[in-house]
Amino acid sequence: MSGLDYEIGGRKLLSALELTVCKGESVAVTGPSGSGKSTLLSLILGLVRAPAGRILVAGEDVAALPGGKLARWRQRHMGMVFQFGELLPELSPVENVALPALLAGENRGEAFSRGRELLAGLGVPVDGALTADLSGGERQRTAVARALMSQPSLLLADEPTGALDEQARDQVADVLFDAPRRRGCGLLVVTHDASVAERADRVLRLSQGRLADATDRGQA
Ligand SMILES: Nc1ncnc2c1ncn2[C@@H]1O[C@H](COP(=O)(O)OP(=O)(O)OP(=O)(O)O)[C@@H](O)[C@H]1O
Repeated sequence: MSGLDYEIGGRKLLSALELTVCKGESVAVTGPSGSGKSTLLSLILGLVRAPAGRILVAGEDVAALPGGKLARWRQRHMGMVFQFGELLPELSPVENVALPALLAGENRGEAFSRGRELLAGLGVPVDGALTADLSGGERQRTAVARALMSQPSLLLADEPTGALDEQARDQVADVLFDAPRRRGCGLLVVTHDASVAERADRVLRLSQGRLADATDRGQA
């Protein structure tokens, strides 16, 4: 992205922001509460629109795409993991993972088979349990599997380990940071957790509208 400005309630939140996440690269964004980290992810997803700047994802400026095309581009090229997973508890993990593909018109058998494969690869029990019955860590790994279903170019995560204990946090971080290495996508993760941030290839700190390199400075 380049030259990204965003203002909310008369306050300049993001100012001429520049950021590139390459294929196969992981970038962590840290920074004070309220500095605009979640807003940055919303802008990349096209959920909110910036008045100025370009946000290139898989070669397309998502800031300029009209609604329908934007939704399809997002579905195809971006995966998102939220802090609390945002899964449907009454569905099975496989149903949760397959749902976006089914809504996009994909064949049911293929979507379920790919969903099962992804979940098994991320160590989530595939049969028997409803999503509500899973542990917090298993639920978040299910959310990662769902985000990976479309083989996105860019994987985004907002405090993906914020609600987990240490062991579950490490397991979720393992599968997240594996994604750029194994699947070649870019990973942009917003986190307050220094032990998660330090796994990234680069750590950036968002403060007063600007992103600054914080790698190896212990500023997470
Ligand atoms: N719809 C809105 N109307 C007014 N202010 C908003 C709105 N959405 C977000 N904000 C404000 O924008 C600022 C940035 O919010 P954001 O959630 O992006 O911060 P953050 O860095 O992710 O914070 P945290 O680390 O606490 O999650 C906050 O001060 C928030 O109150």
